[in-house]
Amino acid sequence: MLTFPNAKINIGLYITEKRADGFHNLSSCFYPVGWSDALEILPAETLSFESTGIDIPGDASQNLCLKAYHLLKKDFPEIPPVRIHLHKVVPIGAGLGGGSADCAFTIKSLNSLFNLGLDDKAMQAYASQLGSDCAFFIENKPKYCFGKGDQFDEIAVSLKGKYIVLVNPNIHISTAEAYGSIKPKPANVDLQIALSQPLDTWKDAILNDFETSLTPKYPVLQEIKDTLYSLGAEYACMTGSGSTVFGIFENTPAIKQAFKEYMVWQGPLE
Ligand SMILES: C[C@@](CO)(OP(=O)(O)O)[C@H](O)COP(=O)(O)OP(=O)(O)OC[C@H]1O[C@@H](n2ccc(N)nc2=O)[C@H](O)[C@@H]1O
Ligand SMILES: Nc1ncnc2c1ncn2[C@@H]1O[C@H](COP(=O)(O)OP(=O)(O)O)[C@@H](O)[C@H]1O
Repeated sequence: MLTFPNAKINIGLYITEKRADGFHNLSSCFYPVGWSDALEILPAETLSFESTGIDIPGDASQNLCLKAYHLLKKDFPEIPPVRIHLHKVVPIGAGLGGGSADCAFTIKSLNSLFNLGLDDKAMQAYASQLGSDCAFFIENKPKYCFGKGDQFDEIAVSLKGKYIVLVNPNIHISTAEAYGSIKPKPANVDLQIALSQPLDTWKDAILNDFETSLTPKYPVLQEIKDTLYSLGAEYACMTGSGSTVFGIFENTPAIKQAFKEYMVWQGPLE
């Protein structure tokens, strides 16, 4: 089975408090975008994992695809060995949730391939054991997210017909490190209300707390954001714990010369 695990962006990200378990509660809108990996899972004689494309740091045995396989195999011993081939395209440590998407799509593929009968709720419960962002990619639809990022509400926001540009300045920011350098505080805006307002009101109203804390150390984040606005973005912001910055446009912008030295993806929003 071949699937294309896609990235997400955070539109607004408020880190509101530190929890007793060491994690943080947040308030955010998670929105799927088209930048995707390719993931093939086939029944095989023995279990194997290989990846091509962008190098994934760390040991292959720690890959979230394999972790997802082993987690399901514990409860469903009838799952046979599989061959997993991940072609990695989405930048890593980039605030795009690429590893989390691979994890969720592995769970969904195994569920379909081997008729495990898991509904979305059950798959979300497995996914959230492997990472705070993973459960979102089971439904993979725009959501208001809270808790650790693993609880969801419907949200009245649609960017269908708009156009997104994602710019990654090749800086790897560790999620744990980013959380470590932030001071949680209650959000000074009701994100669900702010997102229901017209797009041209978002610029000054909807923020990412990580952008505020990381920009002094990485001024390039502000430079990219300014360039996106100068190219006509209606809204621009860093996603997740960085380092990717996105711009939302009414129409396809001419960006070719602007970000020559960076990894860039652009396409329509669904
Ligand atoms: C910041 C966000 C926002 O969407 O996105 P990314 O930048 O990773 O894409 C997420 O909260 C990232 O979620 P995820 O990448 O799944 O994190 P996990 O693997 O669960 O945790 C990595 C580390 O981040 C910290 N962490 C993560 C989530 C959370 N709600 N509170 C935390 O404090 C913890 O130190 C944890 O050890
Ligand atoms: N399939 C995978 N793709 C990317 N990273 C993975 C994967 N499996 C495990 N990881 C680990 O997860 C970390 C970052 O995950 P990723 O989701 O790409 O970044 P972010 O949390 O910034 O969105 C990396 O340090 C990497 O070692």
